[in-house]
Amino acid sequence: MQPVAETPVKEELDYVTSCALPTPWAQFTLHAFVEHATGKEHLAMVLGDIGDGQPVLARVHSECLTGDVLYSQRCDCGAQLEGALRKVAAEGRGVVLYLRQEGRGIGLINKMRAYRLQEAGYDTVQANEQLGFKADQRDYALVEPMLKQFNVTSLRLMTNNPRKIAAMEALGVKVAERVPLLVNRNKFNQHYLNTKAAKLGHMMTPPPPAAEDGEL
Ligand SMILES: Nc1nc2c(ncn2[C@@H]2O[C@H](COP(=O)(O)OP(=O)(O)OP(=O)(O)O)[C@@H](O)[C@H]2O)c(=O)[nH]1
Ligand SMILES: [Zn+2]
Repeated sequence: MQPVAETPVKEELDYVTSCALPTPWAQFTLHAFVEHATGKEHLAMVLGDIGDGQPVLARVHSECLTGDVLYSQRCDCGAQLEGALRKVAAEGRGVVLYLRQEGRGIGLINKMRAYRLQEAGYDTVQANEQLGFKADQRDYALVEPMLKQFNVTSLRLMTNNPRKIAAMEALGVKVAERVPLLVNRNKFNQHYLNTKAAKLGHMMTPPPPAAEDGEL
């Protein structure tokens, strides 16, 4: 386990503690931060020596309880989280930040309301707007101080989202490389993934083939 000083890194959040976290793919170290404004617990799963100055394989994952925990097939979140952990494990080095901004920042209950609207014919963007939210309410400001805790300034970022890359660069976090993360296209999330590509700019064309077990 890497020694990490248990000291606050910036005003917006405190670094709190860490523990070993064995997963099916590797034994990560789980680090916890607490955001002052909300009390939310944001997490970093770290493997290997990421503070050596070289770009770090990384995922900046937004919480999706339904996809990450409850196996929902409405989105690709759970498969992306697993895919990212597998890739980090395969390289033996990297970090997965788990940010508690559920439902692109609108929360679980509102995401469920958005799903109901989607069942009535709205797409994922229209449903958010119908509820009075922007298509994407996320804020990545905590990423920079979280990475700073580990002396990480440059990422090989696993994402299909160009706005996430732009957000990192606006924070002063260098994205040395984009690593595509195309997983779990199924009959339930086809429309959702197509809308992400068409309206949110996700880099997912041409459509990836259905992922095989173990394929990332
Ligand atoms: N409001 C809303 N949020 C959703 C919906 N489906 C998934 N989410 C949330 O969207 C977030 C994941 O965002 P995505 O746009 O799928 O992916 P991304 O992280 O921006 O992009 P990638 O890095 O390529 O995965 C999580 O917080 C999910 O809870 C939906 O239909 N409505
Ligand atoms: Zn999801």
